[in-house]
Amino acid sequence: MTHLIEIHGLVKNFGPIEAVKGISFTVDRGEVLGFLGPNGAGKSTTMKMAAGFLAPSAGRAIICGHDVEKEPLAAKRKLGYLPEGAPAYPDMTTAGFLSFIAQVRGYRGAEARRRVAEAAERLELGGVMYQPIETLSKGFKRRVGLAQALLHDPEVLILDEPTDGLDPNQKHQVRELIHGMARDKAIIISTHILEEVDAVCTRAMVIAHGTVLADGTPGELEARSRYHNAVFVRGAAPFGDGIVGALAALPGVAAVEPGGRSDAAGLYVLAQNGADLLPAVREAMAEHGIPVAELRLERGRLDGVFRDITAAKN
Ligand SMILES: Nc1ncnc2c1ncn2[C@@H]1O[C@H](COP(=O)(O)OP(=O)(O)OP(=O)(O)O)[C@@H](O)[C@H]1O
Repeated sequence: MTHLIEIHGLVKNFGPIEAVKGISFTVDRGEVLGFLGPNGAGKSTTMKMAAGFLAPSAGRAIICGHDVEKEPLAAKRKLGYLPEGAPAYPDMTTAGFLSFIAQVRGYRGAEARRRVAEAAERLELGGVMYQPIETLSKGFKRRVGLAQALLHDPEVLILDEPTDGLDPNQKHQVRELIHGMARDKAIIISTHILEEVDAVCTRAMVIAHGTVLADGTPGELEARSRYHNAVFVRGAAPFGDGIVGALAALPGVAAVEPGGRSDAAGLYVLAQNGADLLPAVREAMAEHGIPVAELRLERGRLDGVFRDITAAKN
């Protein structure tokens, strides 16, 4: 199977700054790859090179079989790209800008009007069609940018922080939109929001200092968390020392630590190597005569994993 996106050894140096230090990966149809990383990690630079908007110092990006540098027109036909920040052409109205993009994409007449109307509807731009882009709120600017990227319904989408500046409802809508398109496209998004990775990405790549530090499904990344398969337990009566010791001594338990909100404090029973602790914790609570008010299994916490992975490199 050919990959819709192939990235081979991309490098970018800005003078003495090595922004991207040799990144390679592929993305297949149906995948939504999330780029995660601290500020300055090299995410935007990698996306620009992948989209053919910045020449790499070394390496190649191939979109649907077309090298973005050698066959830029063929590659760009297959590609929608949302750069960081606001769309260019601040003086244009939303309608003017999208019509211009439709022309650039080769659509004319009724077909161009249909494409603009469709993209505007998907991003709910109806109310701002005749407003200059520079006068729009940050969220609307972002959505105009997204409409521009989707207008020709490309197989590959590269979206640099698509939900940046959107309010919670709009974030949700844009995530749904991405999720809905994912089946027959290959999509890369960058984000600083870890819950977004869970919500829309089938795969996540942690980038720091211009290199890939982790690449896996959100579940695989969560499995690296010390809270993976931990059991959170809260008793209807206070915990005595006896139960804490008993929980800590259960086979497969790595540690027991206090947790939860102060008004609903409980214990985290951390698992060794993903051990299944739920039945044993329930039994220990019963043996000690403490009624259980809450008992749940933790999947793992991406924020801790992200911190561990990116801090290790510093
Ligand atoms: N045009 C440029 N000229 C010089 N340095 C640049 C240029 N573009 C990016 N850099 C540098 O390259 C590095 C990577 O930047 P990049 O914007 O790719 O990071 P990022 O991961 O997208 O960060 P953020 O999360 O803040 O958007 C940074 O050190 C940045 O200052």
